[in-house]
Amino acid sequence: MVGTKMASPIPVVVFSEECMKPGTTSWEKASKVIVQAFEDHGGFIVDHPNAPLDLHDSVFSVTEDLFDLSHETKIKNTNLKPSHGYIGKVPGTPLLEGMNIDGAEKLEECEKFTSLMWPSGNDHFCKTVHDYAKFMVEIEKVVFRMLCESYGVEKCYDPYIESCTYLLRFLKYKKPADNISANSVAHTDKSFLSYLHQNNIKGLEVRTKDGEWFTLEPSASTFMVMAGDACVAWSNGRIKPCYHRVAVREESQVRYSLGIFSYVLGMIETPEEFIDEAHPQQYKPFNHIDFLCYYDSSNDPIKAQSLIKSYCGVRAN
Ligand SMILES: O=C(O)CCC(=O)C(=O)O
Ligand SMILES: [Fe+2]
Repeated sequence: MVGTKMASPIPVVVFSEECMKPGTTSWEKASKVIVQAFEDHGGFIVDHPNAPLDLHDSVFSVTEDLFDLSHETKIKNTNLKPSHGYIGKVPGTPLLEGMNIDGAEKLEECEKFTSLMWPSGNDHFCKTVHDYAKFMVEIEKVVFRMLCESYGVEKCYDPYIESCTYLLRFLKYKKPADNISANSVAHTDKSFLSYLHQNNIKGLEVRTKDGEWFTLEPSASTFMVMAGDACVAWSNGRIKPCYHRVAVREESQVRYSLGIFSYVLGMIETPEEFIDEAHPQQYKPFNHIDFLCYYDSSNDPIKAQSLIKSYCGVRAN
């Protein structure tokens, strides 16, 4: 069976057990759909029938506990990297609040975060968020392996996985009131790949290759996988950045979402396999975190639409 559903404009790939095993027919078929979806829309939807539903329920339940903490506690979530700590009262989106665990794939980072938020301990929170991050990292390994195999750059797989770190972001969009919006500006992510999961309130909208905004239906077993600016540069522009926004239209509802963002610690370089006469090199090697800092300090009014070209693009003569 082909593990894909094509009714949605953004392809939905069913990550069955077989599909996640390299070398199987389902793996090959899913790889083709995924690569095409990245090249067309900058991403695709995973439907994971075997995703542990109790993990989904518990991670959203502990997310609510986290946002219920006092403001004084939440602002202890600090980080020198931009958008890696507490996010609140952002001009334009005053109803949006975010918290971040940098390196959530590592148990010690989850423990550090937990003890900052709950000095007397909260093992349930720590275990839940760490299990969730580990689960998403396994998905990332499948997705990136499929990309590497499809493009004939298997050599990139190990160095990437070894140098990657994952930011786990918790987001809360408070109930929109009258003329105050809970919505985010349309943007591309600065990550390499991003994984977005929403609770039962929809809001995430993705721009398709035809320029239409597509609203994702929330469900416990599905999430959106998106290419960030770093992946676009790595692939020499073969992969498109996923342009997306959040529009919470259901009044009187609070929306929670979770994002996992992969970041490379170090340099990102376009493999030579992506470069030839028809596809001259478009991006110079760049440091991923330096790019994030450049983005953060930029005053470019259209920076949300991607600054990777102005950061490390090769200029045409
Ligand atoms: O809340 C969402 O679904 C999307 C969040 C997002 O786009 C981001 O944090 O970059
Ligand atoms: Fe985003």
